[in-house]
Amino acid sequence: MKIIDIKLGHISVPLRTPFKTALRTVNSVEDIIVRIETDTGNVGYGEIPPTGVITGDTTGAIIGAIESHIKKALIGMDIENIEEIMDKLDKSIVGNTSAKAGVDIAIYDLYGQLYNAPVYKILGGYRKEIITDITISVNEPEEMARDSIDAINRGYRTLKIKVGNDAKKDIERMKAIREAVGYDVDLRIDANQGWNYKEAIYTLRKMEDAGLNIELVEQPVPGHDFEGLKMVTDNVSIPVMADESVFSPKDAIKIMEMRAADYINIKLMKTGGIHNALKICNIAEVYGVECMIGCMLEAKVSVNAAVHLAAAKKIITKIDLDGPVLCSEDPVDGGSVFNESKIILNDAPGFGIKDIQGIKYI
Ligand SMILES: C[C@H](N)C(=O)N[C@H](CCC(=O)O)C(=O)O
Ligand SMILES: [Mg+2]
Repeated sequence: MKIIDIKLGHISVPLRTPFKTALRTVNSVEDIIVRIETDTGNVGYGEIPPTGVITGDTTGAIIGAIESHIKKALIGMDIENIEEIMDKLDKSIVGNTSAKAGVDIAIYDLYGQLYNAPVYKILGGYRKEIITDITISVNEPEEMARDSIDAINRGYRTLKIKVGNDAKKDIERMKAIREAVGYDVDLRIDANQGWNYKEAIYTLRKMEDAGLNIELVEQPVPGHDFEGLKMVTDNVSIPVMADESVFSPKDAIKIMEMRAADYINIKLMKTGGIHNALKICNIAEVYGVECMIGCMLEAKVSVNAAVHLAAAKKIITKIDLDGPVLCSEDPVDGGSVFNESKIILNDAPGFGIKDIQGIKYI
């Protein structure tokens, strides 16, 4: 099964409500679709969100990386040589993890088709069903409390609350939400790098003192500030998760060696796809550090690939794969079934994506 072409397209999917974090506000998913064609007629799909504020990857840069570098490196290669393909993909251009992830996902889709097996079974096949949290955007405390109740009415039992744009108000936000939802619901928070380490320690201790029972805090300080992250981890009881601090397997080793965080959030767009995400899973197993699998604002093609990884790996114990349920429609035929918090895998070969509506080829 040889790669004969890599085509790129664009999809646009409106969100149910604006998605707001300490870093950005977004109204729709505007992603690049990767379609890899082979000499056997098999097609593999990938998807790439341009999340410039986190990965540095813009739409133009993603297209340029694939058209001018990745395509040249991979055309003609045989899918059965996946190790060599991933080596060439890594070396085709520095950085550009999102472009690499979209191509990596399409390659794994084809790899599963080649061996007529779903990818999650090839990678480990640990479970067939996973439960995701849902994100509550950062807004005024009362609005966030209302959004949290709505999420619970939709069946979610774990909420990921966005904070980080105003430390004092963040405490009010969490008080309003906890008061509204009670104590049967798990609340995790994500500051998206919005605090410095002193603000983080102050704010998180206030939340502890108020008995808010926070499950974990994601990326309280800037991604590059490993020492600050460790200061927070050492000085609060709420467990700390590294997100923007960990892109590569090397980052993961550094964070784990330093004991700078309690958990790692793996996202395919940061790692450059499944092949590097698997390395982080292996490192995490060695260090005994549980992982979350997360996503950017993505539709079902790439999130479905993350679902397969989550289903394959025991070390992934926390799921934040809510991209598709934040969207107002699903352009994807096939793949896992997203029934609000419950995500059920199917056993179609590869990632099981049959078709994607509304692709505008570039
Ligand atoms: C969508 C997901 N639940 C999430 O919150 N991901 C963010 C980054 C998303 C983005 O800005 O596209 C995160 O975990 O930081
Ligand atoms: Mg995060």
